[in-house]
Amino acid sequence: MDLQLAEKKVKDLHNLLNQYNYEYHVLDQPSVPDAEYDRLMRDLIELEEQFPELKTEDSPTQRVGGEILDMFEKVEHQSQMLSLGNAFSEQDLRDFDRRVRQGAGQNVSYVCELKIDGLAVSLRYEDGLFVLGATRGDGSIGENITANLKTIRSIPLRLKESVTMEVRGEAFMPRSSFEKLNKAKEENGEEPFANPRNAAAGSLRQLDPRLAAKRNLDIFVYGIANVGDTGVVSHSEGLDYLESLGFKTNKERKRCESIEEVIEYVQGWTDKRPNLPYDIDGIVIKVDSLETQEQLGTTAKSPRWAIAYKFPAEEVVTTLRDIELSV
Ligand SMILES: CC(C)(C)c1nc(N2CCN(c3ncccn3)CC2)c2cc(C(N)=O)c(N)nc2n1
Repeated sequence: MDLQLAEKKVKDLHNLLNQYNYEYHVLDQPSVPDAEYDRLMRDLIELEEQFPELKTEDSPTQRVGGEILDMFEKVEHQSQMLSLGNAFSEQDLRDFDRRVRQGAGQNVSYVCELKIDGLAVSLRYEDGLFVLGATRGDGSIGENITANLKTIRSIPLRLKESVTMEVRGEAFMPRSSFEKLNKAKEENGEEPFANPRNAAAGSLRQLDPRLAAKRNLDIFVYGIANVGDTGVVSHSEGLDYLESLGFKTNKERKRCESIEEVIEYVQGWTDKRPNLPYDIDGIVIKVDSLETQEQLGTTAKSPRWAIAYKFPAEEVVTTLRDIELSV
């Protein structure tokens, strides 16, 4: 086969493998059996071995890097990753709503999002290419964990448009993966992780990307750092835009026209939490209009236009029998 034909075949394989990966890991609706995906992947690996000049860093074969790092570099976020103020009761939510409406001088709409209990990360794309992934760190300086984040299949290595942007999201470990991992750890006499958040953090802190790749991590993106550059006018439109680029967002989000609707949403999810395949520790409530977000601004640490409602910590009901058994 000559180079020109090989180039065309490589391009076709990239497109097919990226589409199938998107259907499986982002839409959760695969259109071909795994065997077909694996066959195409083997074809691409072979072509890249035959024509090394055709192996690019955004190739589907490059998700799991080879080299083991000896440490993580520090990286500065383009814009600070803010914290979130907390609400612990309905009254706290009504107080938040009153402050927001006073600051805005009008009624506002909100977007409610499940607060995924993982760890916040930042993903930088240049001309559509995933170039840098970092932990939140202290909000300004994080750690470069690009190699580990590339192993998360729902993170696109190349976007559907060649845009330059910084995206924020929560990386997490699904509960089923957490249980499987802890079972394996216990069988090896290793200390199990206390919860999926620690397991996700521990996995993203692996210096060998091949270990991170085995931990079946996932991500939901929840914001665009430089959202002003994109032309969207609301947070919900921003999330739709991220979906159109190929990102995975959490589909349980809901636009609420009033704090009453927000309170209903929060109450609804308080009981439904155990049915989710991942842990959540609350609900994040955000003013939808970007103009109003701008008007309300931020304190030194967190936005005035968002708040995190935290679920009461699950009281662990220890029956007398458990105590007897534990002594
Ligand atoms: C962009 C804003 C600030 C509004 C924002 N900030 C968030 N977080 C900040 C505090 N974070 C944090 N993490 C560690 C230490 C201190 N703060 C963890 C992320 C969000 C987290 C989630 C989620 N988990 O599902 C979400 N759907 N939306 C968020 N939105």
